[in-house]
Amino acid sequence: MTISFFVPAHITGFFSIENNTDPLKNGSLGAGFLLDRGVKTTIKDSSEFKINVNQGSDIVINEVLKHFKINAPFEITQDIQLPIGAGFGTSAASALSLSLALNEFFDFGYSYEECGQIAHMVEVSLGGGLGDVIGQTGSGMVLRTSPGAPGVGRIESFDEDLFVATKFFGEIDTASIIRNPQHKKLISKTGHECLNEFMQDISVGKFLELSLIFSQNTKLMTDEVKSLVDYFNSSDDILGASMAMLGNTVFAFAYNESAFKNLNIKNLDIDKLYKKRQL
Ligand SMILES: Nc1ncnc2c1ncn2[C@@H]1O[C@H](COP(=O)(O)OP(=O)(O)O)[C@@H](O)[C@H]1O
Ligand SMILES: CC(C)(COP(=O)(O)O)[C@@H](O)C(=O)O
Repeated sequence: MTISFFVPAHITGFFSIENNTDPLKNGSLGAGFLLDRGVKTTIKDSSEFKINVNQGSDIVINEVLKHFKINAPFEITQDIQLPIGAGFGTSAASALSLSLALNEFFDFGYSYEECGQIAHMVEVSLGGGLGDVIGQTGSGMVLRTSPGAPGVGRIESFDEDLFVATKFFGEIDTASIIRNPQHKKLISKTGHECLNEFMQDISVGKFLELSLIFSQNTKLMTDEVKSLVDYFNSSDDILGASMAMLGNTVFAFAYNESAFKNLNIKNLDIDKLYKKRQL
């Protein structure tokens, strides 16, 4: 038997850190969006236990496995379709796709939300993220209105037909930012301001405008990210651009793919905004 689960990448535009001693309530508020690429985890029968990952280590996988009691040997294959540590929420997508796949393969009988809660606990314990797992249960542009794991926090999804360009310059260690008191204070103050403004006008244009304000006011934007963001924002065909939280990565939105191709930027990846299929 072979079971595969795909979970989309989640990029945050702005957020506030909402820590709680209960890991299921520990999380973030904010807004982001999902991409058509993500992480696909496949599980199949095998005579010995095997892990194949196309990048990174088995740290996320081992943390997820601690939550499941499995005696039989099996093989895990993870296809991580975007760079790790670059603000694409790959650690959350790895954890969630693996939880869902293990649940189905071994017939544990957990609900979708319970699998999400396992992935969320793995994320917060490793410091890989706060709101990516719940965001990844949504569709299109995702607003987080109450912090925590799936079934505990709350999100709202907005489907949009958009193209997203991303350019990756390098990693940012998420844990070192979200566990640093100075960063936490500034991120949460700015994140709450952005969220309050967004609630008055929930739109793609406002999301892009506030994401840029957030990345400037939190001083998280590096020089190379800033110059590409400025270049994108100088084009009339681009709806807006900002930095992917938390990575050394630029994202930009457009209604047409040609808007990006005309700019001739090297190593630009182009995705569509992810739409959840109706079951
Ligand atoms: N399979 C994996 N998937 C995701 N992250 C991994 C994996 N293996 C190792 N890691 C580590 O987990 C951390 C992910 O960092 P994080 O900043 O949360 O990335 P992302 O923005 O992609 O979620 C990095 O330290 C990375 O080295
Ligand atoms: C921004 C971040 C805290 C981290 O995101 P990433 O680096 O992609 O894991 C995210 O989880 C969020 O809560 O908004």
